[in-house]
This record gives sequence, structure tokens and C-alpha cells, in this order.
Amino acid sequence: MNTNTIDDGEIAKFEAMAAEWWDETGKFKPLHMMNPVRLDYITMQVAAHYNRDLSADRPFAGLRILDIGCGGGLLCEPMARLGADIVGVDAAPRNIPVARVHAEQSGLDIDYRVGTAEALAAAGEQFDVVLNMEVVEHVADPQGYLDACHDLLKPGAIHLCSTINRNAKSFAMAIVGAEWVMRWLPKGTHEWSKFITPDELFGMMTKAGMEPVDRTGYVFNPLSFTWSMSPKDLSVNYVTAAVRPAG
Ligand SMILES: C[S@@+](CC[C@H](N)C(=O)[O-])C[C@H]1O[C@@H](n2cnc3c(N)ncnc32)[C@H](O)[C@@H]1O
Repeated sequence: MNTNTIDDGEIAKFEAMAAEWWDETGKFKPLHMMNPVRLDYITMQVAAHYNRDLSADRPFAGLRILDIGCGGGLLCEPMARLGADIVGVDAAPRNIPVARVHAEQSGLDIDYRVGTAEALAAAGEQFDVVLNMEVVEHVADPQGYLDACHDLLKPGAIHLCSTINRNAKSFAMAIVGAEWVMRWLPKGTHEWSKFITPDELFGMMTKAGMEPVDRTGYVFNPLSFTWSMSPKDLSVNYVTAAVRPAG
């Protein structure tokens, strides 16, 4: 594989915000608000795929999980608490010390590294689960990125990927609403043209060699300020599950 998924402009945006990862009222407020619903989806999909009992003490013990584009570790930490052997990788170097310090303060053992999916894949690393949440809309060469994510899956492993749909509503909600009106994110955090429709994402995953198995929306309620899952409404934010065939 010969790709470079790093978009220097995107990495610079995240470098500038790195200190704010764990500030629930700061620039990553949308991810903090979204986290409970994302985690429900991830835990349910992983538990179902590997037949794990979520009422057990460390239900993900023995599972090697990669969180690619891990940012400050908002997803790595709950995975570590569930017992997973978790590796968090991000292309923005400033994110990694922030993630490491927070994990240390939380008493969690997480392997954080600066890097990319393609570098890990070239090194032959493989995982039982690849988490790929809110990253694909920030990379250069999304197809090359998903090809690398495929290679990072052990045969039979599961890939969970969330992103933002591309349509008039997502422009209104994710850019005008979140960046210009609510000012949750700095203007320019998202480029509408880099958003990906669910069909496009499934097409790229299939081309990469994965078998898509689920797609679900998550929807923001502006009255209750909460997020919920919606199997029918994928008009803005959505998450997908796909597997690498076993043989
Ligand atoms: C919107 S944040 C999502 C962070 C985290 N996945 C979460 O959902 O909490 C996108 C992250 O992807 C990282 N990123 C962007 N391009 C990347 C690439 N090519 N390879 C790895 N990480 C990348 C950014 O540095 C940033 O931390």
C-alpha cells in the first residue's frame, strides 16, 4: 500500500486544540456530549461480535483494540476500563502527551502512539477491533485510509466507523449550527466537501475488502441537548459496523 492519509491542514487544526481534549465545555464539547451514545453503540457491537457479557467485570479482556485518530483518548479510556488491551494512535503529535497524561491520572494503562493507519498496517499490526470514530472526514485519501484500516483487522475482526453525511441538512447542522451559531467548534473545523454519505462509505469499505453489517444514525435533540441512536435517521451523524471476512 502506498498512501499518505495525513492532510497537513487538518492536523494543524487538531494540534491547535490539543490542550482542550478533556475540557467538557471546550472545543471538544460536541464529542463529549456524543460520547455516551457512541460508547453504547461500540460496546453493543463488540460484545455481540465476540459474544461478551457486558455485566462481567472486564468484558473486553483479551481483545486487542485500536483507536485510530484517538485524539485525547475519549474512547480509549472507557475501552481500557472494560478490560481491553487498547492502542491509541493519532497523527497529531500534540494529542498524544495530552492523552497519556490523562490516562496516567486516571490510573489506566493505554499504549498511545503518534502515527497513522498506513504506518501501522505496513508494520504488520493487527487488531480484534478497529475504532475509527470521526476521523475519515479529516484524512487525505479516504479510500487509502480505509484500505489500511482493513489491513489492520485480523480475519474476522470488526471495524466501527463514524462520520458525517454530506447533504444540505448536514451543512446546516454540522457547520452552520455547530461552528457558526453555537460556536461549539472553531469555524473551519469541518469541510462539507469532505463529508461522506453512508452509501459512499459502504462502497469504500467494500472496495477495501470489508463486509458492512450495520449503519445507524445518531441524532441531536436541541431541546434536551442530548444525543440518541436512530436506525432510520442517518441524515447528519452516523456510525457503521463492518467485518473483515474470516477466510
Ligand atoms: C474529530 S477528532 C476525533 C477523535 C476521536 N476519534 C474521538 O472521536 O474522540 C479527529 C482525530 O483524527 C486525527 N487524524 C486526522 N487525520 C489523521 C490521520 N491521517 N491519521 C491518524 N489520525 C488522524 C486528528 O488529529 C484528530 O485527533
